[in-house]
Amino acid sequence: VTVTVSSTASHPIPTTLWGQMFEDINSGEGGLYAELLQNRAFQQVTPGTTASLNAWQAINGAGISVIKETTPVSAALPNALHVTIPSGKTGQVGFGNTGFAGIKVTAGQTYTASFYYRFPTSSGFRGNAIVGLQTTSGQVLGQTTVSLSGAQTSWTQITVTFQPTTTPSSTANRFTITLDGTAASGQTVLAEMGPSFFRLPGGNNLEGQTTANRWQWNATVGPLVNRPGRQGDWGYVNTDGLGIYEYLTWCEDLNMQPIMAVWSGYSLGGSSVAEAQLGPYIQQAIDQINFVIGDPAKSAAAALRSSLGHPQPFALTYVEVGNEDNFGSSTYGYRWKDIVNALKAQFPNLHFIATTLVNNPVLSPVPTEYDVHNYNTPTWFAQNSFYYDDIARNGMKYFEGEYAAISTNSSNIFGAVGTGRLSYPTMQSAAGEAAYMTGLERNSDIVFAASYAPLIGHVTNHQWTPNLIAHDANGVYRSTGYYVQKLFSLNRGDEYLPSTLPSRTGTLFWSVVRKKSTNQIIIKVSNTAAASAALTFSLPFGTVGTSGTLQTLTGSATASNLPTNPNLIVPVNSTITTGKTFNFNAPAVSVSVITFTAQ
Ligand SMILES: [NH3+][C@H]1C[C@H](O)[C@@H](O)[C@@H]1CO
Repeated sequence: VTVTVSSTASHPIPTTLWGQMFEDINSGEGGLYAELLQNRAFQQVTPGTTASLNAWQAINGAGISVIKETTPVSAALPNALHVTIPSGKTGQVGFGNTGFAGIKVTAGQTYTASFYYRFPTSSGFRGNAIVGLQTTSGQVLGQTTVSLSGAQTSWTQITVTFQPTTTPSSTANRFTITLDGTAASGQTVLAEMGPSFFRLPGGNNLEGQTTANRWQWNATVGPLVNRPGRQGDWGYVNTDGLGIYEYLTWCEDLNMQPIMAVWSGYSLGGSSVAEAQLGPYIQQAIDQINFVIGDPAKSAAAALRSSLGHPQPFALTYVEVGNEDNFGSSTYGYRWKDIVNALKAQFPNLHFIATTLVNNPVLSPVPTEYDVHNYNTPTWFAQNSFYYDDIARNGMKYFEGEYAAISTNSSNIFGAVGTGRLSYPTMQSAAGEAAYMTGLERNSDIVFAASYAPLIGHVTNHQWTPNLIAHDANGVYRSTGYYVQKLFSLNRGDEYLPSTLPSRTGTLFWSVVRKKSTNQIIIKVSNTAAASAALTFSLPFGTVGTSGTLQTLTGSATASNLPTNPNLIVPVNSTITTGKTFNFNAPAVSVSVITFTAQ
């Protein structure tokens, strides 16, 4: 096929085009959130149940149980671990935590441990607790001692640091606190992608199964001891140690702008807050936004931000109202109207993104942006790369907030692995997504942002596959889909150059952009076919570089990068002969980026 490129740009490409969507689906807890211990504060568990001791285990015969404390360490943390050292015990006795399916231990790194303790009744015990990391078979990797006093009947916090001297080959390790059995017997002792935006905090995990279980920004800030946590939407307790302030400073550190959601009055159990009862939830949304951008002199929420060390507002342009409210579209009409009218009055410069189907229902005020989600087969993405070409240019802008090729079974997209659902992205799913992304780039006059979802998932402990990045205690595993996202994100242009359009029903797709600051032309090509494809590029520029760089991601269509072989399919860099007219042969099932100068 011959691709003739125009020298006149059709439109500028928004700097926000490629970004990341985040929600905690075993991606914060045990993932981005640096806490190594699972169930660290027995939050949201029922004392006395097996689940309440999730990840905790007794060592050498100690008696451990989770109790509802009579004098809790804080209102937010009502539960405590009750530890009894049976009489007559010798050797180290206590309890351990096995982390999130393991703990990676590296010699020489400094580990910080912190816990509160108290004795329920005063005792003459004076002794050392040994705090450290061991293999689950008991080999000590690193530890330190701290003295405990039986006279301490009110909660007191202990913080220690230590450096393991051994790096074990396995992550089957645990954090331990033990006492000398002889001294303590009979005592009871109560504890990187260049994304331009970051969507938070979800996704379903914003919504709650009920109004009471929704994500609430104010429950996720301040000292950990004051964060109650919540029953998340993915089957486990969120400690909320990774909270709104951590998300916002993360965005600042990575130079990403947040696309932040406020709760919209609908929960996944199907309940909607009645219009007459929306007031307090709207106020909570106003406070949430003030926490992010408000004036500390005028808003308590902004003053809270300032007190945490960030007096200046964070960058914020987009606020999403809910998530996938197409599931609650019968009540979104009034929920959107009342929430957006109130928020727009307080924050006239913000953009509010609607989350129902586009214009269904018709909303007032008319949204300026919609969040569109697409989960489908690799073929669907290739065959719908013109999804936005046919959409009216009427001022509406679109956020492709969640997209991923998740199954090869078009009649059961969300089915289980084994019925076509992918456990990990494949080369075929990545090429399909790349085809679709050339369409997002071509239509970036109305698509201002796009993000694959979900971003991260745990290798074994997951509720959704595939994920862009897999992780476990041993590390992170970059998928084929990750490399496509990275290839597009790191090879952005600032304007789109129209060219011969790919066939809508074909298997070969491309986009051409120009990076004005470096006079570079960047051509992205996705070949979703099982055979290589020949392209000839014809360029209208006076001078065109005779040599360019070629980055190619290719591999067997059904192959994935697995934790056991994480680098099976990675981008390969080479040079390519370019010029006013040049040829390129796109390998079967491949995604390529060709970069060269022209002016
Ligand atoms: N069900 C998907 C849609 C929802 O918004 C996300 O939380 C889920 C995984 O990305």
